[in-house]
Amino acid sequence: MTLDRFYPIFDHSDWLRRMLPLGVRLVQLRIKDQPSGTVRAQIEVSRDLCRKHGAVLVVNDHWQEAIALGCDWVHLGQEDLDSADLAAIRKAGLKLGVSTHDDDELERVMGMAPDYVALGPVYPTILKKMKWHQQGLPRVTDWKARIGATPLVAIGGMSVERASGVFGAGADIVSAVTDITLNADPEARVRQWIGATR
Ligand SMILES: Cc1ncc(COP(=O)(O)OP(=O)(O)O)c(N)n1
Ligand SMILES: Cc1nc(C(=O)O)sc1CCOP(=O)(O)O
Ligand SMILES: [Mg+2]
Repeated sequence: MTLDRFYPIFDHSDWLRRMLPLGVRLVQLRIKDQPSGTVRAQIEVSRDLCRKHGAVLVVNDHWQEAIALGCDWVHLGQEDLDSADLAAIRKAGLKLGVSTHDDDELERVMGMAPDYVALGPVYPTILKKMKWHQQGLPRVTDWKARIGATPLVAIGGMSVERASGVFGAGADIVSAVTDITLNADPEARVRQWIGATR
């Protein structure tokens, strides 16, 4: 299955309800600091919305809930991978996306046969504090050469205007958060993203 080249990330199913009808085909639910009941409910609603709209849902962090709720994809960062049961994830048939930021992290994840590799932050991000400031486009090219056929997701400070340069550098997929969620007209911005990436 080929993943869509536009990969927005949202922190609530209400965003998916708004954006999926516009044609989003790949989306991540990234919930932080919520009680377990809320997390489960949010995943369930998002799963059903994505099924209805024929979109791929990637559940960030909460791999046990993703398995229990019959989801298809999880995204795990390096710290998540320290405690995740990869065998259980694979046994349940879930696909796995992983975060990387440096050489050691890339070497670690390639041994896990991930279904995509994310590199970030390609540009500075305002979403969260990170040890890395910006990787830059040459790093995107280097990463793609090293991971070969595995899809490369570029994340961090992405915008519609930056997308073509990032694809040109070798990314297969571009992932964005605040370019959409902080936009004055998120629906219009998502339409621009879809126009720029299909
Ligand atoms: C597509 C994508 N890339 C990177 C991340 C970051 O994952 P992680 O390092 O685990 O950090 P949190 O998002 O969990 O704060 C991601 N979620 N998605
Ligand atoms: C969640 C996340 N992970 C990153 C990484 O580099 O692993 S950067 C990032 C935030 C992306 O948000 P925005 O598009 O608003 O910059
Ligand atoms: Mg994580």
